[in-house]
Amino acid sequence: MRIIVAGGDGFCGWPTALYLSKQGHDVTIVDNLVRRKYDDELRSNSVTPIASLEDRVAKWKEVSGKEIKTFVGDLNHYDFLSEVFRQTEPEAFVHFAEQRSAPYSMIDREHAVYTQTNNVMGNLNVLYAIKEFAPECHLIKLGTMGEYGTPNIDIEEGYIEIEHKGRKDTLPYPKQPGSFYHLSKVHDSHNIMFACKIWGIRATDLNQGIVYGLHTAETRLDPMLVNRVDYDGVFGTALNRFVNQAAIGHDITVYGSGGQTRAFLNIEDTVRCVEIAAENPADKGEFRVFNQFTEWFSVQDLAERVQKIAKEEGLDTQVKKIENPRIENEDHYYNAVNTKLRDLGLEPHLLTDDVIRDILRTAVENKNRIIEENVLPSITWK
Ligand SMILES: O=c1ccn([C@@H]2O[C@H](COP(=O)(O)OP(=O)(O)O[C@H]3O[C@H](CS(=O)(=O)O)[C@@H](O)[C@H](O)[C@H]3O)[C@@H](O)[C@H]2O)c(=O)[nH]1
Repeated sequence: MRIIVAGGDGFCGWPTALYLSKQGHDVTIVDNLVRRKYDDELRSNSVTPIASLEDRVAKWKEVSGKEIKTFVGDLNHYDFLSEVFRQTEPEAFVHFAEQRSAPYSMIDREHAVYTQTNNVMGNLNVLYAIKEFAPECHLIKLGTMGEYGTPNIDIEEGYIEIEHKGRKDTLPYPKQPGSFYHLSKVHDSHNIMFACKIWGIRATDLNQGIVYGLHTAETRLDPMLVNRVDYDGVFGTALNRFVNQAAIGHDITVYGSGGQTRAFLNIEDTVRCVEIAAENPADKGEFRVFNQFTEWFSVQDLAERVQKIAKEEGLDTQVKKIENPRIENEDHYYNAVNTKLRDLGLEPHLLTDDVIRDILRTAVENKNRIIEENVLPSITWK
């Protein structure tokens, strides 16, 4: 299958591009390399030293014999995107190419406007490009579990049947996102649903939880293929961030009470879920939603698990509750459905002690790269 992976230079996109290429798909990466520029802006870095996109794909060709084509440019430039579609004639378009940090979107007005413009308009351009150049192309869009927020009822997969004043309907599940970033994904979902309805586009919204880990079988093949790992207060996410804090003996920072519960998955499952979606395309005009996670944990439980493994590895680290820089529920109900990907064949890689140990060992190997002043949160929601 001819597959475009937009955002193929990033944390989820790079291993996905490699995995799909290994499976024999004809993969093209589209990326404007902006994730590397956010590092410059924030004076931060990946814990692992990552090669340039050019070197990465050259190395992939050397070790696998497979070619991944690249286009460096922005989805917001429609002429560029049109040319990509003309040249590649994609059968699937995997869309990771959005600003994905909630704290980054909350820095100030400029960053909120940038996040929503970049994400919402970029996605709208993709919808128009599919309509104009590849109407059969299946859009596989990365949404987020954060679109739902933390309602006091079970979270369904995209839709909920509602009975109201004696009448029944199946409606989009209510959205209560917690940042301007998460809101951008809600706006995307609405735009995609509408485009499916009016133009007959086929789309799958993958409402992904928090991704942990870094290595996949493909990124392990050579140091030049290594994936990026984020730890700072802006792009680092729960678990990977906690492990890297532990690697340098920093306190593990639990925000508020730590009762916040989130859905998680291993990066090895991210790549497989995208493959499953690609192999089982949505019907024409169908807007399908999959909840893409395998387990859920409270932030406090995760912090304690990381602390325990760190101790076994000889690292002394404390779990510290600090004032929550975000505005969010800290003690809430959480029960989310995730059967659709399982039904299509996903076999989860669950969070074992060995998985935490593996992330920790990579962090320890590279701990000299961790910039300590970036570890604490610096952005508040107020
Ligand atoms: O040091 C920390 C960092 C985070 N948290 C807490 O951990 C939870 C998750 O925060 P996060 O930074 O790990 O994840 P989040 O901001 O939700 O965003 C990440 O996870 C989302 C999936 S989800 O959480 O919405 O399901 C993706 O959409 C985003 O792209 C990705 O950056 C929050 O309650 C946060 O307050 C801590 O307690 N301590």
